[in-house]
Amino acid sequence: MEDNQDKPHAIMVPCPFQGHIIPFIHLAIKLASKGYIITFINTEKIHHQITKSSPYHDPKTTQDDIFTEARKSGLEIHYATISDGFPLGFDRSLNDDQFLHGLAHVFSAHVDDLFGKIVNKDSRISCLIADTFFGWPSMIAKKYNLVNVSFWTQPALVFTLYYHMDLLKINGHYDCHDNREDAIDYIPGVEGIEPKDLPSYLQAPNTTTIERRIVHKSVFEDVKKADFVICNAVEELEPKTISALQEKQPFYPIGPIFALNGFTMNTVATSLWSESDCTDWLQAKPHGSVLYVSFGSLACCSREEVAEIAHGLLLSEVSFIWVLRPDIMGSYDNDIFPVGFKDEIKDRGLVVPWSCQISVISHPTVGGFLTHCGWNSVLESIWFNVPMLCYPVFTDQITNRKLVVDDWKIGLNLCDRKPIRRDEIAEKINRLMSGKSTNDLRKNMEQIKEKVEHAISSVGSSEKNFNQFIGDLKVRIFKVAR
Ligand SMILES: O=c1ccn([C@@H]2O[C@H](COP(=O)(O)OP(=O)(O)O[C@H]3O[C@H](CO)[C@@H](O)[C@H](O)[C@H]3O)[C@@H](O)[C@H]2O)c(=O)[nH]1
Repeated sequence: MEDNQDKPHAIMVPCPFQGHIIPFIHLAIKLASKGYIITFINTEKIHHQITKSSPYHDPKTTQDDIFTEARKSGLEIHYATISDGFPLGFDRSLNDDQFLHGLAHVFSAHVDDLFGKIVNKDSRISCLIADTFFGWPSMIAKKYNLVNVSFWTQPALVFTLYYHMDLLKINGHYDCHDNREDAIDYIPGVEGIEPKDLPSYLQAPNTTTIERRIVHKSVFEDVKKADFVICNAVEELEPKTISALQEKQPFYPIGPIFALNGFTMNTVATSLWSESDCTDWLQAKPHGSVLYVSFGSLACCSREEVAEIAHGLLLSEVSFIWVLRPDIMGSYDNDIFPVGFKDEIKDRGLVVPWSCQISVISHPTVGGFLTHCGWNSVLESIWFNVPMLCYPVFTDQITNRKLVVDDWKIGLNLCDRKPIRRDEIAEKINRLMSGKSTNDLRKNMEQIKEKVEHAISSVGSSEKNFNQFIGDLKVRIFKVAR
């Protein structure tokens, strides 16, 4: 039997955002169930927010952390917290530029400090699994003699576009002010992509974009120094892109990494906000009749967009659950809906600040998802066979839309022209929820789902890639330790 001394021990550090923490937690559980010892690091703010929102957390027991129950079932997952450089009361959502600046330039000093305490105390720690969005992993891995694994939480297509920023630059598609429309056909493994489908940070700049583009540039210089890259993507869905990346670096598509069994969902808290229970409301609706509307944890909409969507939902006459975060407009504004909206929707619509998305979209009464195309939402929608109406806002969401609508044909665009208009929204909602379009989308969805299901089966590509990754990692750890 494997002695505890021989077990590989990895430290995992996710970016402190909901869409990154969720796949990191599922990856930690998966690695621990394959015999890894994990030390999982959350920022103090994230720890505070998750435990405050969690129905599992007992505020009387201060020793509790999100993995307490997982440990009881035999998984060896330790937990530590770290400052992100800002006080707990600082509003990271409303001051996102300042927060991102701090993360890019100050956070690494806190990481260094913590690693100094943890790694120097436990010589068995041999590996770092950090979010690709950090710019410091190669420096920390070198300093503490750790194998450097980068975890990418978006599709391979988005990874390769950032990875090849130099090619975009040479060809004039990077920082491009002149609204080029010619297809980008020189990225290895990418057949052709229009400039409008690049992640927002690679498109023509506004002031916020410039800073974020610089961050992405340094991040992608750093990831080239990683020993391994693992990605929450599926080989069969992006085969050419992935095999071209594998020629550059050890790159393992192991997705989708999410709660497929009740274990993680019921024992490990992952939500940053309290989840409203929508089950009773859903229960009373006919099969496939409800549209779920959510823009994830970061995307913001203007007052006009919220108003048009509200009117579009009214006009569509479809039942809906709308997750509307209190900070959705980039401020906390109580007066968010058009006059009379709540009276008019009555029991036809349910508006909540946050939900358990997996429980909602897996419910048989849900028949469509109006989504911002966050990558986790796309994967979850595929898994539960829910066709999408796509309204990408920023970052990878723009490119994810192309995969969903143009390549896989499992979703529709919400509006083909901006700004969005209520009558067009209502028409698209009806097209998604009933009629010929929905049958075509569902047929395509079944084929995509089949590929994903096979990928994570015991003989599928994601499972094989995962096992290959942990085998290669062990060899590397052994080499580094000698
Ligand atoms: O009411 C809700 C809304 C969302 N979720 C969950 O929260 C996650 C949201 O992730 P995602 O759909 O990827 O959206 P974001 O939170 O916006 O994720 C960020 O991180 C993703 C991964 O890097 C990127 O793809 C996105 O563009 C980026 O905004 C998903 O697992 C959802 O199931 C809930 O549980 N309840």
